[in-house]
Amino acid sequence: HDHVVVRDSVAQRIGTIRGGGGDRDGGGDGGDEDDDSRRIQVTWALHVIVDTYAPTRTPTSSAVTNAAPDNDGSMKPTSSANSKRTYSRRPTPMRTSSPTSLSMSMAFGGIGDIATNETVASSTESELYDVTSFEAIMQSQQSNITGTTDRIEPPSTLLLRIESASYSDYMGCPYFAAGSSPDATTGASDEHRRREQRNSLPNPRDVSNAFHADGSIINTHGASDWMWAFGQFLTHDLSDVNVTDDRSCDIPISSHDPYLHNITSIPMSRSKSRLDSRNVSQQLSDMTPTIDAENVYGTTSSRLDYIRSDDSAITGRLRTSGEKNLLPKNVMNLTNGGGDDRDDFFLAGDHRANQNLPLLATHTLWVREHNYWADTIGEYMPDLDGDDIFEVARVMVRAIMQKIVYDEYLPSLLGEGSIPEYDGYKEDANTGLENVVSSCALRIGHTLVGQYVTKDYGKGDVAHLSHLESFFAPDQIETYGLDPFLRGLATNKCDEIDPYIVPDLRNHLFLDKFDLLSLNIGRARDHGIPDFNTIRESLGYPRLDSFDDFLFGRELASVYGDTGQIDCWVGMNAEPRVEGLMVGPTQRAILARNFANIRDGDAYFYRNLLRDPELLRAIEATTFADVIRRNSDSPHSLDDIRGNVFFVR
Ligand code: HEM
Repeated sequence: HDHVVVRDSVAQRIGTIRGGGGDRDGGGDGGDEDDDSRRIQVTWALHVIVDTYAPTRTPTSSAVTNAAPDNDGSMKPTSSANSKRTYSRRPTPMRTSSPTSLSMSMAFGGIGDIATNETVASSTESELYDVTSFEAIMQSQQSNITGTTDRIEPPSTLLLRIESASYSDYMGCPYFAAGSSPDATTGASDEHRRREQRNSLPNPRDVSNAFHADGSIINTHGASDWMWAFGQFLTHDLSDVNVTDDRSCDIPISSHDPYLHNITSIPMSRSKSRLDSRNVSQQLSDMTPTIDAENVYGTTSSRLDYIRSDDSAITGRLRTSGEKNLLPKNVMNLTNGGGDDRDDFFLAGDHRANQNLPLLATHTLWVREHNYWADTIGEYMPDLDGDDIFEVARVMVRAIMQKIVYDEYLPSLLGEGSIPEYDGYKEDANTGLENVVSSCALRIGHTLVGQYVTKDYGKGDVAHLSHLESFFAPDQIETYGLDPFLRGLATNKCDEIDPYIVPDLRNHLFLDKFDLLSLNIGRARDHGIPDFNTIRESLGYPRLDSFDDFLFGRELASVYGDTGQIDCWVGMNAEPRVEGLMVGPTQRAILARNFANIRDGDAYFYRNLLRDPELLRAIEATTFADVIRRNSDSPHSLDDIRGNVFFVR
């Protein structure tokens, strides 16, 4: 009886959602029936994903395996009997002349067959949720979750400003060297004092030179290179601030510079921006500020069209190339870092993919992950067309990526509990990507990068590459495949968080022309980001008024006149750490605030979108190590990767 109630309420709900109501099994025109059938099959595909995937997991390998979402979305422990039950295999759907009714009774009836009375009650909720998630996925095809399918130009998203802007002239003119004089200021307010300080800011390259070192400090928390490599990949799903061609503000280099002798300035163009109603420049990003795998699928329809394989309308797959199952080559001359016309470079969703080998390997990994899901879904759901397979696979990729960010990456970087537990979608969340995050806090990765890139072939066979050998060097991946890079990122420790950046990035970046540390400082000033102490104070922490209050007080004092001048990026990385963590309180609070907001304000965050407990459980039991292991160059060749890849020990 319960089973019939479940099925009927689902049928009713489908009717309501579709604006019809009543007898969906028997009535309606053929078109509606086909539609329902397609929708139900996609729902079923999600169930099949769980069925095929869950039994391969070791139930004890993740704490969340034994937890189930409560109706309010919170997690609560379940008995082991229950978690076993959810791993039971269901019948594979069969083709039928009346697909709607059969699929429906199988999809929703199957549960009644194996559930106890007690679990049927919760199944009622769960089945209703199925339809909700299913509906959201189908809507995503129309209104398009990522906005990729019908977008011609990349999105132009304003970066969010929370702390007030601090430009030297309020109009977006950055200040780079003592001597150049921005607008005169009147009034003796705090703002006046702050501007006075900023008018005598040190040259970014001088600050950078105060933090020169030939070696680097290895991460004392045992963090692995994945801490930066995954972070950079994540960054490239969130932020892409382009520069204008016509407004340059190159950073002057002194003729006495100890390292850069052949150039007189570091090229830097102003970021694209727009004046707001108060005539303050606000910068723009070419990405949506949500974790939605734009780095895999791109931000425009033309890119996605090519990224999908020629047979994607049947298979739902993304395009790959060569026997090694790598990214496709950019034979269409689409926008690509390193040169649009370089058809030896790979093409990914994001144009920065070839910048370095760990990043390129990570992009390739996620395309394989998409195809893993597309193949799984296609195998079990031969009736689904490729577009549906593609959509469901994309939903899985997004969900797993979000899960890894919030359950593994951010807790590893910022400490457990830094970001509040998920409490459902919040319409009023401040969802933009914060300017201070894009131009400063998230660039934390620049200090994590170590001296070299590691190729680990396993069993102690390790080789190193300099970053100069790793920049725009896709041939390395073609020769060696992914395994040595993916393993090397997990077995090699990254650097400590401090204001130091390794020489390859500080003195030799891209043809010896750039200094990433100077660019971090210059970019934050370009964006009107206030000094470190102003940001720290805005979060409720007391100012650090003495250089001795910082971890690198001597170096800071050698270049800044006052602690009120310390640039955001430098200050955050020189701030004393939260006890037991690798980050200081300001960096932690800024990143936690923004990542909580972009999660809470994302209606498509997986825990809002997919409420089926079994599907959620499968996603939550997936670790980044699982993704790496199942997408290795050959079966089981990366099984030796440890469970938490963000730490070496
Ligand atoms: C070898 C490694 C890396 C290189 C060579 C590199 C290089 C660069 C360069 C050249 C820029 C533009 C600088 C500017 O003009 O403002 C940039 C921006 C940025 N980087 Fe990195 N980066 C690396 C790793 C990372 C990592 C590991 C992270 C984070 C974990 C990161 C986060 C960012 C962010 C957030 C931006 C601003 C992006 C935007 O909005 O356009 N980077 N990086």
